Amino acid sequence: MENIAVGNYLPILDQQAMIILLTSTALCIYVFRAIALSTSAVKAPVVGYRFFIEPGWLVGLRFFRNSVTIINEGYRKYGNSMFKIRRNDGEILIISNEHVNHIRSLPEHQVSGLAAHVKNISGPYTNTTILLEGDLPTRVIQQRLTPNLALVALQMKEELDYALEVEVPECQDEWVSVPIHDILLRLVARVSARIFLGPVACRNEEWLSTSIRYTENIYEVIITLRMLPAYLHRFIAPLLPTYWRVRANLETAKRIICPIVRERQAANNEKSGHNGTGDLLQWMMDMGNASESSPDKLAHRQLLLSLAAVHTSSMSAAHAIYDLCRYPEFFAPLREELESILESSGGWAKPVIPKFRKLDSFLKESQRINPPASLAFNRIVCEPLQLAGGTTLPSGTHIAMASDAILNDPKCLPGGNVEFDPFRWVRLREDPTHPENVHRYQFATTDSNNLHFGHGKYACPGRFYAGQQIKMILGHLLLRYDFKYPDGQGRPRNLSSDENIYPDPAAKVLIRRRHKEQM
Ligand code: HEM
Repeated sequence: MENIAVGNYLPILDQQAMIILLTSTALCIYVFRAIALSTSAVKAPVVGYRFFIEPGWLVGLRFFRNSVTIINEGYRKYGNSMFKIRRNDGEILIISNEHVNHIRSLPEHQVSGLAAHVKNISGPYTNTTILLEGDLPTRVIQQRLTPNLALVALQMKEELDYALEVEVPECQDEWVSVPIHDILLRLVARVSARIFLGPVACRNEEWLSTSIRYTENIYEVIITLRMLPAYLHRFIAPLLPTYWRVRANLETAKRIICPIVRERQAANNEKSGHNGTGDLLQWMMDMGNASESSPDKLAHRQLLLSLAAVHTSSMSAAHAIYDLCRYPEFFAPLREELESILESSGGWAKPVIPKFRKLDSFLKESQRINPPASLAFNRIVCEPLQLAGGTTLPSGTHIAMASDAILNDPKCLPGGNVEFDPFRWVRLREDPTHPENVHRYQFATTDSNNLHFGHGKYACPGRFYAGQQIKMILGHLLLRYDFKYPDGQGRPRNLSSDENIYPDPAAKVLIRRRHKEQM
């Protein structure tokens, strides 16, 4: 089996030399660039000229404040109005979340989330502009996957049982040190592959490794390019090894997925019409129009779904485990909830996951403290947009909201206490004086303060599936294993690059099989 270095986002040796070269070039150009960028149609204070990568491997740049700090400070100073930050690929206008309810329902042709997403992932250089061609995955997730989550749970459980046997090392009666982030990544990739591609292809090791590596390769391209002004990207991108690896990943995906699509097309009505119990590939074949459902495009879409789904979910799960080891007093209440609900429901066979309210609350709080990014609700204004208060944003403006700072602002947080309080959300949901809260404040619920999945019509369509998957994986892990940090080790610091935030992929935790009967 190929050894997947999933933990290493950046330190790939053949890229180190390239990065050092690019860094020195970037530093020379940087001063001139900052001056050149000083024009803009919207007047607002600029709080950061450049986001810098923070992890320790770029020692020379560590004295710069990282972008997460810059954005959060900007919010504290100008959060009620607006401020700007400047990346080398352009300026982002951070606007108050009081505008979210106005903007969230505007159509894509007026204010585009996809265009912002493609910009953020350096679309032309990561071969991802196909995202602008239509929203087939979103339609399929909303109309087929989410309504069928209870049915899909059984398939997830089956694959997870297998994945746990394969991915978690033997640790009966002894503590074993494991890179839990990598294990979670493999578990999520396996379970996702089962739901996205079906029971046969999901065990294909080449697909699993491609679906993981693709995201890592894409982010290496993005991070490297963002060290340079946008006008250099077209010249530098083809020099990057990861630029070519992204393309190789796509070729691999086509080699694996196109024959499956053709085979299913040939079998035609036999295998289609899965309705409730199909896989995402089949649903995309059923729902896609002629231009969306060519085998090549479906293969590309599957890879992009992995980009949207695999690392995002495994990072959430890794943060939750790191937080649990930091606050071990919460293992017991979470396990009690899992055990009592599973016992009264007769195991995982029934749709039990929505009943795990404490686990849901823990995940939401863990995400509040360790969000996927310090910015959310990225949009590109495509037609001039007048905001309440009178400011008009011209076409082309990239806007976003300071999602991390907002959820750490006592004014925006119910109760106002910003300390880690994992059961705050379940208390709110079960408050008898506010029965309307029962469906609010869930992991997958968004509102104008909870923006880590976006909000409104174009919020992450996969968030309900993500919540189910993460809870199922964590539920199994908590019931089967004990976790702790090695003596003298605390919670690993999060890493950041530009606005993105990651759990430390290299951190180890100790695990040991529990003696209690597993469910
Ligand atoms: C914890 C895990 C996840 C997080 C934090 C997350 C976050 C996000 C965010 C912030 C957006 C942009 C929303 C906006 O435009 O305002 C998004 C879009 C999207 N997400 Fe998720 N997501 C997660 C898991 C998933 C999963 C599991 C799937 C698939 C089943 C998925 C599929 C998508 C899709 C299709 C989009 C639309 C844009 C695109 O095609 O990439 N996401 N997600």
